Amino acid sequence: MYIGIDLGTSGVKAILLDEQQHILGSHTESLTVSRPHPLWSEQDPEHWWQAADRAMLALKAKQDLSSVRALGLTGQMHGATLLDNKQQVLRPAILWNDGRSFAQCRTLETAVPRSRQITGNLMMPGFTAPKLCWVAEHEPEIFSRVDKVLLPKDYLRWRMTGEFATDMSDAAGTMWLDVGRRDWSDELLDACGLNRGHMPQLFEGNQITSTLRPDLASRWGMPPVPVVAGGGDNAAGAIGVGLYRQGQAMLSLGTSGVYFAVSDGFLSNPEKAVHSFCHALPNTWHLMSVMLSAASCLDWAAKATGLGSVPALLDAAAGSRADISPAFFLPYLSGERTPHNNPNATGVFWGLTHDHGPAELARAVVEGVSFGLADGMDVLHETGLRPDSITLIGGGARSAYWRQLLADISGHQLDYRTGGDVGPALGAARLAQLSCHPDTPWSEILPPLPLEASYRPDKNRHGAYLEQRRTFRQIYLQLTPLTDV
Ligand SMILES: Nc1ncnc2c1ncn2[C@@H]1O[C@H](COP(=O)(O)OP(=O)(O)O)[C@@H](O)[C@H]1O
Ligand SMILES: O=C(CO)[C@@H](O)[C@H](O)COP(=O)(O)O
Repeated sequence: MYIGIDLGTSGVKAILLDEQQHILGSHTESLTVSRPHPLWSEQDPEHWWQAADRAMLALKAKQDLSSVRALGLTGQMHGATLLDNKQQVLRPAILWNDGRSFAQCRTLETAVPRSRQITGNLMMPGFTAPKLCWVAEHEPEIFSRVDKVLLPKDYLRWRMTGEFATDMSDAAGTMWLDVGRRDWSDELLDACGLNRGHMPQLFEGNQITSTLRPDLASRWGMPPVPVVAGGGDNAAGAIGVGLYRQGQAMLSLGTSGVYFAVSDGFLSNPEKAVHSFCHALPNTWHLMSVMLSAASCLDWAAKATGLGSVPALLDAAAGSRADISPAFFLPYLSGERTPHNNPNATGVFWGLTHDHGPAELARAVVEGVSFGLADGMDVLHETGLRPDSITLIGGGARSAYWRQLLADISGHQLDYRTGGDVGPALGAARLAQLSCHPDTPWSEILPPLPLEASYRPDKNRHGAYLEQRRTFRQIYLQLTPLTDV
């Protein structure tokens, strides 16, 4: 059996997988995000650890874990977790959706003019390197004590094993990795006042980094098993649904919205804020477009409209009036990465009349998030990478109405697979299983999940939505001068 642990933004999930890949048990412990200032987003790493420990104890209470052979880790990407030389956490971790370091991004790109070639990416505030530059500028006393910089899941690894290690897919999201060469970039580290000594050791996602501490192994009722490198949550989510070959893609409808496409070489489109990262297996890469607030806009709107829950909001949207002019919603509740790279972008309702009630607002929100996702898909395709299949994953994909709407708006066929909502924890467990079977072909351990339904775009609705998407983009462009950037 194999364990996968996913340190998500909203909670830590632990799953138990058997050799035939049946999910025997799973448990999630919730986490909250602290937003002490506008644009800031932080969590206390100690809360991650306590939630992971509680999730493992809950799993042990439900299942016999004595036959576990390996454990894989995944989690929210880009978070800056700073330790001093006594391995004490120096400040709350600065998360992936924190927008405070926009100025430092510009400074870093000026200091390292080759940064886009080295990393394949535009420097964006969610990434780790500009956050360290912000700490150096605003909290110099803390910066002077930084001994190790860890990504969220690798902080859990350190607590579990005492080793400092990471995997290539998560390391790529720091902006200190030479993504084509799969090695740290001394040039980028130096520009941030850091060196390789501050970094964890690099591994491929299916490699073993270390062994579970014996005291934890007995606390969790399992042998002191190998801990596998794993991957950033999107790369692990892709491994979970069986995506590791060029041509395969997925659209993930979680807190963030991610369009992820596998490539067998290093490609990039930094100007449009497309992310170019290593995948979680050797010699594979991926591109992704990241929308900072996707399904989380639905949670917000369910409360704001009084409709109550996300399923109720989606039902209302499906039944909204079609005989009136549509209302528009810009879904930038926490700024945006792809395609705008604008931490100051905000949510907007536009085009309201007396005809619009909660159901029409609900529809505007679901359509607005879908327009944003379709924009992200288009700019990723500008790299020339054209996937031949796209799988829907994440909590939002539970809605059949939203699945069809996304097909109509994007103009692409979208596949829904059984088990796709398990998410990155499944990929982490599959990477753990791969580490125990080094001679088995990847295709045997990473089959695509069974297809449940395919959603084809309706030609007429797609045409009408193309028109509306032009208006959606115009609203953003016209309003941008009113924001700070
Ligand atoms: N029945 C449902 N239909 C559509 N969306 C849903 C449903 N239930 C939950 N969601 C959405 O799923 C999101 C959570 O998805 P998940 O993939 O678990 O997110 P994350 O891992 O990013 O925290 C919530 O923000 C919520 O809007
Ligand atoms: O920043 C990114 C990817 O670049 C996010 O995808 C985070 O990795 C976390 O997302 P959730 O899984 O919590 O939505």
